[in-house]
Amino acid sequence: MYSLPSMPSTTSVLSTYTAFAASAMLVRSMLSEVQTLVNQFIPQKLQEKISSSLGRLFGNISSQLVLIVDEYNGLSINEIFQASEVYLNTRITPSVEQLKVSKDPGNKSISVTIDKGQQIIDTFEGIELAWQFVCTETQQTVVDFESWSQSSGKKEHRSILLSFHRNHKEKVLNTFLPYVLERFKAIKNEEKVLKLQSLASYEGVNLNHPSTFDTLAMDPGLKKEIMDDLDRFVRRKDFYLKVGKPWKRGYLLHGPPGTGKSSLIAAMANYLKFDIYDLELASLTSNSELRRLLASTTNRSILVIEDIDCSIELQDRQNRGYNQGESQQLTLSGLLNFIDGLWSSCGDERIIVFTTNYQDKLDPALLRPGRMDMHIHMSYCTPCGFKILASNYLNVKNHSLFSEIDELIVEVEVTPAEVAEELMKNEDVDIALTGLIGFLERKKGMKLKQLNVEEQKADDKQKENDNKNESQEKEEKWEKNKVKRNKRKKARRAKGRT
Ligand SMILES: Nc1ncnc2c1ncn2[C@@H]1O[C@H](COP(=O)(O)OP(=O)(O)OP(=O)(O)O)[C@@H](O)[C@H]1O
Ligand SMILES: [Mg+2]
Repeated sequence: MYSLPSMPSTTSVLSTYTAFAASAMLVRSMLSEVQTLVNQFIPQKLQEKISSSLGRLFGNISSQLVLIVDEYNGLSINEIFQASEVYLNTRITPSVEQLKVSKDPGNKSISVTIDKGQQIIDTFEGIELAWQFVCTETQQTVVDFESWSQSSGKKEHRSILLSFHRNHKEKVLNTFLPYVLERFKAIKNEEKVLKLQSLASYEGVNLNHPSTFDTLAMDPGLKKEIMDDLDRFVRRKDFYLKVGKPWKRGYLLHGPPGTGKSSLIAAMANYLKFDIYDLELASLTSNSELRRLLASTTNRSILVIEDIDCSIELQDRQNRGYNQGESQQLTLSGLLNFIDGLWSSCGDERIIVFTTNYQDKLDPALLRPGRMDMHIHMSYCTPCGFKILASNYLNVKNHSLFSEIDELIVEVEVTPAEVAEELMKNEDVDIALTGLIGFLERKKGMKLKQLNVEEQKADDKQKENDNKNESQEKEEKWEKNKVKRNKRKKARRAKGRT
């Protein structure tokens, strides 16, 4: 699929600007005619007074500069638009006539935003600034190259116009806009609702995953190591710049299903207040599409590629190289090139996370040192993990049944997901914990049974081998004796002849 926008977004905004500039020119030419009349009929002193009043009246129109802030810069999101949009919602004045209100299911508060066409007058260090939301719709044609069919729909182009006296150009560009970007960062940090974006569809939903490092059942040492690593990463902007490394970090999470890999990603996003982009490799068709999607992601975000072992044919790399042009199929090599190349060079403060259930199935190219900064093993539930789950689910820190559970938990392979499910079955602490003990004992019983079956199988195999060896030995002996027997026979025959 490829989108052919019938008109670029800037065109519509530019036409708005052109109309604006045309009216400014008209006012200017009117001003000059008035000036000529004044010169002809009015005395010098009075002329100066009128001229300065007219200048005051019209001066701020003719000397205005308009900055056009489009939502997209080519395929990438324009961060100044993003920041301005969020910043403007904090600058809503009583003069605004139309506002949009909404509430997401996962968000407790109502969000109030400015509607298209609305203007906001703002001031910054004595400078008067006028913001305006501009929204235009264009017809867009979508061509599906597989079926060679065309469909069309409307696409919305959003822009923000910022106008102010042209004398303040330097200050607005060098001080005010960086201030807006800073405000945006601060507001986002305060926000509780993060975005979970599916990169296959471009549609974002609020990340409403309550998982945090507090609720995660995992080894406390490893948990601390990850949190320290994240803290170090976000604080070391200057360090990355100094050593010439892209400000990025990669994590590979591996472990059996239900051990908390996805929960850990949500905890990381909640901890850093980063958005999540969930990239579904299975739905991609080419490296160029992957490039397009990656370009649409924003800073301070986590790019997640789950189940990397299932997503693409990993052993396919030698056959289909990355450098075969734009239209070739998606390959692991293409993906890795993005990690090292394009992705590294686009944006800052980004994290990439791969998850897999089978670390040993992965291509060594993905596992080699330096490719992913940290390999995190999510293990089966430990006594320590169980205590965290018991505290989360039953609000109990200690209990007489804990020691029995601890003993059982080290004997069987049980995932935190399974333990959590058992603990959720009853609100009564005793009943829930007894239920868990029953579950663990059944697992242990099954494990012993499995061990017995395996032992029996091993015994049978040994016996089979012993029997085989025995008959083989007999055969070999018979063969050996056969040679001797034949010699004896020959000797007897020779004796008989003489
Ligand atoms: N370590 C954990 N700490 C707390 N809860 C957990 C943990 N692991 C699993 N859970 C619980 O089990 C559910 C499933 O876990 P999760 O989806 O994070 O596992 P996963 O490792 O990503 O599994 P998969 O490999 O199938 O994707 C979670 O929603 C959570 O309730
Ligand atoms: Mg998962």
